[in-house]
Formats: sequence, structure tokens, C-alpha cells
Amino acid sequence: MLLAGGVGQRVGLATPKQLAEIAGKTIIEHSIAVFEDAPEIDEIVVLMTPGYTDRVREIVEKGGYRKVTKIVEGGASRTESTWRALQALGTEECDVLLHDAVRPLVEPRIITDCVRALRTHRAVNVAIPSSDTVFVAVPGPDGEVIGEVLDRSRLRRSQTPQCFKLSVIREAYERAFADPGFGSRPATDDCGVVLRYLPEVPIHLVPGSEHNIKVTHPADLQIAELLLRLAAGRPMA
Ligand SMILES: Nc1ccn([C@@H]2O[C@H](COP(=O)(O)OP(=O)(O)OP(=O)(O)O)[C@@H](O)[C@H]2O)c(=O)n1
Ligand SMILES: C[C@](O)(CO)[C@H](O)COP(=O)(O)O
Repeated sequence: MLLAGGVGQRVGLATPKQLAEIAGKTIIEHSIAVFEDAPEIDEIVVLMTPGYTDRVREIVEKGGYRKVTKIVEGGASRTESTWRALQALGTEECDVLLHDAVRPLVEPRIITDCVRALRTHRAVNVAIPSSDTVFVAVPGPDGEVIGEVLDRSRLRRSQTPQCFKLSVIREAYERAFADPGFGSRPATDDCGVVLRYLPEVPIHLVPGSEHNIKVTHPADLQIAELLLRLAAGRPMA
């Protein structure tokens, strides 16, 4: 499931950032191509920003991406887009990988590791250690001050794909969307929903990559372009 339903407010382009062209293709096409080429993937469903599904259809047709079976409008938040993605799937048990379309540098190795891990685990996340010291900021007398420095050896940064047995992620989301309090404390990723609503399901971790960045801020467009060109053996002039 490629989650591409956002508007890219922080990047601040006139169109959603997943349609920005870098290293010869739109960001969403780079992401589609990685999953299309992955032998473990049977089917790709794209959740796209309302008003832009035809643009994705054009990209898919022009690029001949045969695994893309559905292009569906996303929701108002990331979790609502995931909820819609789950509704677009059937009832038969399967492995579901939920990936941010704006992480075009996901490596085939990560997809392989995730699918392999789903043979023995019902929920899997991709994570990397934190190279920065992370602390909790609290209000101070003149702005914020450091409240608590967290133990970095135990901290990880969450990436995507986030992967689940369909029955697990569906159950977690059904409970979340039935909870009147869910909207007031939204989850920032799918693992957060599983952790909150199915805490008995362990979420196994596989190593991510420093290159698997999420294009979030304007500078990320340049960094992603550079990394994509390097990966393709075409460094910038
Ligand atoms: N309603 C939404 C919001 C986000 N996403 C997707 O979730 C991924 C990660 O989200 P983020 O980087 O926050 O993207 P945006 O929401 O577009 O960015 P911003 O918050 O700056 O507007 C992106 O691929 C984005 O398209 C989605 O499918 N549906
Ligand atoms: C899912 C995610 O990419 C994991 O790091 C992240 O939580 C998405 O956050 P955003 O608020 O949509 O940028």
C-alpha cells in the first residue's frame, strides 16, 4: 500500500510533493518502481491525494507498472488514508506493507527482510538507531528547557514500510476508528495504532537505512535527488 494521500504542506510546492520530479521521475514513480521490481510484491494499491488520482493513473500507464491494481483517494490524515487502504483490500489473509510514497529510496533489501520477517511475526517495523541525542523539552522560565535526556542506546527512528498480517492491522484500525478518543490523540504511524489497540502483538524490528529518508522539508528534495542519482550511478554534474 503506497500512502500518497498528503498535500506536502512542509515542502510547500503548488502540487503534492510526491508529484515533484527528481532524478528523472516523480517521487511517487520512484516508489512504485521499487515495489514493482520487488519479486515478493504481488499487488500495489496507491492512496493518492484527492484530485490527483488521474495523474497517478497516467504515470502508471506510461510506466507500464502492472502490479498497480487500484488507485484510491486518500483521507484527510495519514491514518485515514491507511483506513481507506484497508477497506480497498479483500478479506483473505495476506501480508500488507504500508509504505510512505515519499520514501523513494527504500531498498529492495528492506522489502525482502520485511516479507521474510512476516513469515514468523504478525507485525514488523523498519527502524534505525538515532545518531542524535534526544530529549524531552518542557516549559521553562524563558522558553523551553531540557526535561529529560532519553537513553539513546534504546532509541530507534521509525521508517516504512510498516508490515502486518492483514487481520492484525485491520483489527487495530477497527478498534481505533471505533474509539471516540482516537481523533484527539492521532497516531503518527501504523505501528503506533497497533501498539495502542493490540498491545499484545509484538512488533518485530528489521534494520532500515539512513538512505530511506522521508521527503518532508524542502532540503530533502535535493538530498533525495542526490541519493537517487548516486544509487543509479548517475551523480550530479
Ligand atoms: N492524508 C494523508 C497524509 C499523508 N499521507 C502520506 O503519508 C506519507 C508521510 O506523510 P508526510 O511526510 O507527513 O506527508 P504530507 O502529509 O504530504 O506532508 P505535510 O505533513 O508536510 O503536509 C506521505 O507519503 C503522505 O502522502 C497520506 O497518505 N494521507
Ligand atoms: C510513518 C512515519 O514515516 C514513520 O517515521 C512518520 O511517522 C510519518 O509522519 P508524518 O507526520 O506523516 O510526517
